[in-house]
Amino acid sequence: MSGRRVVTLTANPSLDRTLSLPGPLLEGAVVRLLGAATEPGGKGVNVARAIAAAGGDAVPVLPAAEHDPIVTALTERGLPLVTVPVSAPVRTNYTLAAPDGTTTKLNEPGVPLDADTRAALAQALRLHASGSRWVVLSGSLPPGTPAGWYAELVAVLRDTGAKIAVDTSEEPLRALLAAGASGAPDLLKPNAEELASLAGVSEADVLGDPDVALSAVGTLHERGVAEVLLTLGGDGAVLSTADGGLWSARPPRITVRSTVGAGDCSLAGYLLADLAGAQPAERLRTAVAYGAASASLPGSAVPTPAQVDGPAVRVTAGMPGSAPLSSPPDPAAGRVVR
Ligand SMILES: O=P(O)(O)OC[C@@]1(O)O[C@H](CO)[C@@H](O)[C@@H]1O
Repeated sequence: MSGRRVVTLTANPSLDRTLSLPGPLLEGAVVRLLGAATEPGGKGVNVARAIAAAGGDAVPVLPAAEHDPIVTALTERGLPLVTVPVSAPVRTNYTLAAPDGTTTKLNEPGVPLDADTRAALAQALRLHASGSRWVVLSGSLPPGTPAGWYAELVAVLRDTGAKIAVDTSEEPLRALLAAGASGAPDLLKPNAEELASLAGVSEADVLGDPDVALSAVGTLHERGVAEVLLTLGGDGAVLSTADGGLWSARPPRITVRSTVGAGDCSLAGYLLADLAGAQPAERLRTAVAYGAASASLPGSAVPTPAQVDGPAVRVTAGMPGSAPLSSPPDPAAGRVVR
């Protein structure tokens, strides 16, 4: 593994159109919006944008049509993107943003990728992964894409030397874990709902019972995942490493404006800290600080480092609400790490 570059794949990118509602959403009503704004999105695109905003070296790889508006939007933001041609332009995903910070997402299915396009994306990823520190495979797969594609990509990228992070949900996530060691990424970033669905338990159990969450995370390690960054929304995040390390972090109090992209920014924060050589507790702190900063911004905006408050994040060894591990690898175990 070498370099400081992060390559992201967004197989299903989007233009994120944020519609600002004047009040709670009333189904069936005519709603006069307070405003609307569009930003380039999709999970891997957001990770790359946040890393680039911190001065990092990020290369987003994505399918895009000729004159695709997402290419214009990303080029305007100075991102050195790599595109593979597809016949239809990027989907539009809508966020209905209520004044209290509640967001309702309406995501279009996206542009199908045929076998040739998938092969070209894999080739582009391999090319750029060599010499990079991380490859991030993020978001949903467009209609018709085999659910096991991420697992295939992990296997295809393994000998490039880059570490591999995956953030996805539903069938692609289940297929990734079902593929066994060959599909296991170095870092997986589930949220509570995704972890619950993998473990066959309820989200409430994952959130309410640290033992349930721990055991679910443990099954991911058993399947070969080296690090699990479990994001818990307003409750922060947990980092678990296959060698027995376990930390949890709580975010500072913020006024939530939009949670869209907060998980992507958490992942970006984690990677930025890793690139800077940070230890696990610090990587977790930066992840949670980036997620909180993102949630305090409107729409799918990504924070700049000046908007990220690392010292305000409280990091402790162990799970929230449980005793710390009996033999923690971190000398700071059991204390607040500030
Ligand atoms: O439909 P997917 O691929 O699951 O998610 C896409 C999306 O909701 O994720 C990002 C936020 O994480 C947004 O930029 C984008 O609209």
